Amino acid sequence: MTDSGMSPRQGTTVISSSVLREVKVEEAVGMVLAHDLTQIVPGQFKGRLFRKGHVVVSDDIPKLKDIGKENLYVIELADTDLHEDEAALRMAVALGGDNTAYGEPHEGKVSIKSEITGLACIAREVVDEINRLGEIALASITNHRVVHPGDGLAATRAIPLIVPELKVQDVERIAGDYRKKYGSSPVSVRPFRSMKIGLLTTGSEVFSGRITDKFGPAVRAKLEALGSEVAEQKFVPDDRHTIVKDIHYFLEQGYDMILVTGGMSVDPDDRTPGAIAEAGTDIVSYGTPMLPGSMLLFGYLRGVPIFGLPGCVMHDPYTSFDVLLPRVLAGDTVVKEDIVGMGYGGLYRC
Ligand SMILES: Nc1nc2c(c(=O)[nH]1)N[C@H]1C(S)=C(S)[C@@H](COP(=O)(O)OP(=O)(O)OC[C@H]3O[C@@H](n4cnc5c(N)ncnc54)[C@H](O)[C@@H]3O)O[C@H]1N2
Ligand code: MOO
Repeated sequence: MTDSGMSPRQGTTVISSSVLREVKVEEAVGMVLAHDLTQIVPGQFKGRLFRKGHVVVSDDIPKLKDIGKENLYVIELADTDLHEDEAALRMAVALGGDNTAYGEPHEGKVSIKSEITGLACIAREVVDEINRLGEIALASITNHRVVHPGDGLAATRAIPLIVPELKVQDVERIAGDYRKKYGSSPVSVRPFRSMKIGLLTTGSEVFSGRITDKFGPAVRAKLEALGSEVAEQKFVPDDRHTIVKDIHYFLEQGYDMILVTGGMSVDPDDRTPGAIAEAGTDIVSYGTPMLPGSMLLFGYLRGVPIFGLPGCVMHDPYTSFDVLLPRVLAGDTVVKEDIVGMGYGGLYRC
């Protein structure tokens, strides 16, 4: 809190030059509430019982006593201060951007939500800088998550009931500087492109029909969930020359992305990484510090993103592929440092 002063008279607190006056509940009839009042009944209800600005009537008195209120605050706000709701709202307006919407202030909190299915872009440095300011708080989800309409991205909160406007101006400056530097807001969502994908399934046991293909359905489901599709699937045995030939065939078809499944590991029959390299791919990384999905390869072949997908993508709902695919669909160019950064927090299952 700013320089909270001593009470000039009983029941009155001066914050900067704002005044919070305490009034006994029984004497508050006709007065205007200074903030939302919350009721919590464990397991049944948590929410706003009275809204800021509500004019107290005599019927409210027992309800107020039920939630433990003997005294209420009435505010006389100084020009240099903001009420918690206005502070939280101004922060949300400053931070939100493309494809986001913000809700109504609620108990000094405003949520920023996604309006679309897409890639959440949350600037961690901005979140940290704002949380260093004190008296205000910003909680967000982590960067680069897949979000859907209505999913929460971040929420702003004023900690005390009255916040110096200077704090909120700091937030507006930090968000404005970020926007100038990067051309986007610190909290935004990027839509996915709808891509047509060439899927090359390796494995002599699948090619010969000894076993049924499980990669095709799994990969299709992951792509379709994000609005893209497999345009063509081909099957090849574990033969390097054939794999290279079909990668080039997919390139000629003009597909937006090429996926090669299986044969990514250490057996003599694992030909896929060598074939992807021989096809002329600039390999960003073979090996990804995440489990599951450590044997994944990612690169660009004449600008077309190409993945080598290891076995776990067939059966695991969340692998390194599920981290990198949304980045590619959102139009990001994936670089080595993106792969390096996946190790911290990247242990899910092994
Ligand atoms: N000594 C080591 N062993 C393994 C390592 C390692 O680094 N050192 N890595 C492990 C990881 S991680 C993975 S993932 C797996 C397998 O990776 P691969 O991509 O090489 O998978 P394959 O050997 O081609 O096949 C594994 C398994 O899955 C079946 N399969 C493959 N494709 C299909 C398909 N389209 N439909 C159905 N089933 C398929 C295949 O028949 C095998 O049974 O290696 C670990 N081991
Ligand atoms: O790369 Mo493996 O696919 O972790 O299980």
